[in-house]
Amino acid sequence: ACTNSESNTSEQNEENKENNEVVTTEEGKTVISFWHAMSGVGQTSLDSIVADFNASQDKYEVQAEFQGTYEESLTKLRSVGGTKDAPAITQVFEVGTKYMIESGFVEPIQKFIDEDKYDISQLEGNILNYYTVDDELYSMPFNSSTPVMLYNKDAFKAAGLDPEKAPATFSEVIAAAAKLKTDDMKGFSMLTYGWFFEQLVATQGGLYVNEENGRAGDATEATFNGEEGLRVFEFLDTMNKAGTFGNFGTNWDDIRAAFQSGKVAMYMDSSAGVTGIINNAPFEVGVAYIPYSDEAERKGVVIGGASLWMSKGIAEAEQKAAWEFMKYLTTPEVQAKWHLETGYFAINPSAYDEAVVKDAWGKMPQLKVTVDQLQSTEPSIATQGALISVFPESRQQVVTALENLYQGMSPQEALDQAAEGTNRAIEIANKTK
Ligand SMILES: O=P(O)(O)OC[C@H](O)CO
Repeated sequence: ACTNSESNTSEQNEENKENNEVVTTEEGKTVISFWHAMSGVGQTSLDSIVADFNASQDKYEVQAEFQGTYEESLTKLRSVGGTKDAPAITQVFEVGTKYMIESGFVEPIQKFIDEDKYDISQLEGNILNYYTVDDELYSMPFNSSTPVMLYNKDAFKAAGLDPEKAPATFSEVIAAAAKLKTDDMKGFSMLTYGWFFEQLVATQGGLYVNEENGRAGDATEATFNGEEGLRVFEFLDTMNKAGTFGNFGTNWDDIRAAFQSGKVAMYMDSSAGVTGIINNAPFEVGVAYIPYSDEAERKGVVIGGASLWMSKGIAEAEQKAAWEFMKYLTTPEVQAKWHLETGYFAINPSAYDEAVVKDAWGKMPQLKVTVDQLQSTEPSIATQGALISVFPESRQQVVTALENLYQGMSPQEALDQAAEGTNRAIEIANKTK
């Protein structure tokens, strides 16, 4: 073992790792692992931020390690969490929040905020809301996104629609989709992924589960098969039956390729996909708020993306390194770079005042729409998002329900099956607690 200020040989480092002691570089920097699930532009941007952090000081060395998708990365963490093989920092998608809190292998970030008297109020309130449970912030927000609706402005013009005015309500989207449909192009599409369904329910003020969306206590029952969820399924069903809905499956790359190649005129994507799409589409891209039911008022969106979790039971020096890195990530300069390169929000809104952001928004005003939608969200139980330990399993249930719907099952039946499946998963999880 060696102290922070001394350097280790590689043999010593191997031994230290075995003994759960601090690993250092030849220069004596404390080395920590950071598991993440960023690929594509997200990974490129993250790697460069990590390199900048490592070069900016001489005490800590962060090693960023890609672990696959959010689901794959969480599965890997489940097998090493709480052991010496666990990374100091893990990026976990928002729906893993309750699981992580209950896992017993993380240290709440609130501890470091309090000890360091870190001014958390500088970060975006609507983002903190999601990760704050019982007045404690458990993880450090990092890559926050929400869904938006993207549309092909050229196709709008060709169909006689106003490209500067995106449809806002379900009935407006249904009508526009009918006008936009051609032999080669569908009107509207949505990735077969639970996240988009969750958002279309929440924007109407609908809750996903009982117990105040799982925030007042452990949820025992799904509520997403109520009237708000039904309206979403009916909205999709109407277009599917009219032949104006394009089903491009469960893969993000497929639906993005379909939009970019003119196979569909409107679709929902993550705000984190916006920059890449705008830069690559051979037509003008419009970005709009997600649609909402004609029978409800628009309440806004729920934070998506992921946050950073600190491991428990690792050396103090490693936690210190992880905390310093997390703070570095929240600075306006880093957040400005991250926002512009990826389309994720700046968790520190001061980043939006940076000259580079103002300049980029001038050239790509669509990026600002994503931020406006988040900042105009009304804080509520619905838009705070649900907490359930079995959320990833529930998402799978919703995927099956969407697939069944597109195959002709009735909206209510498809939804009820997903709710029952979710209830069973919740029951098992609550029993084994
Ligand atoms: O693709 P992202 O990072 O915007 O995340 C979307 C969802 O929130 C993941 O659960």
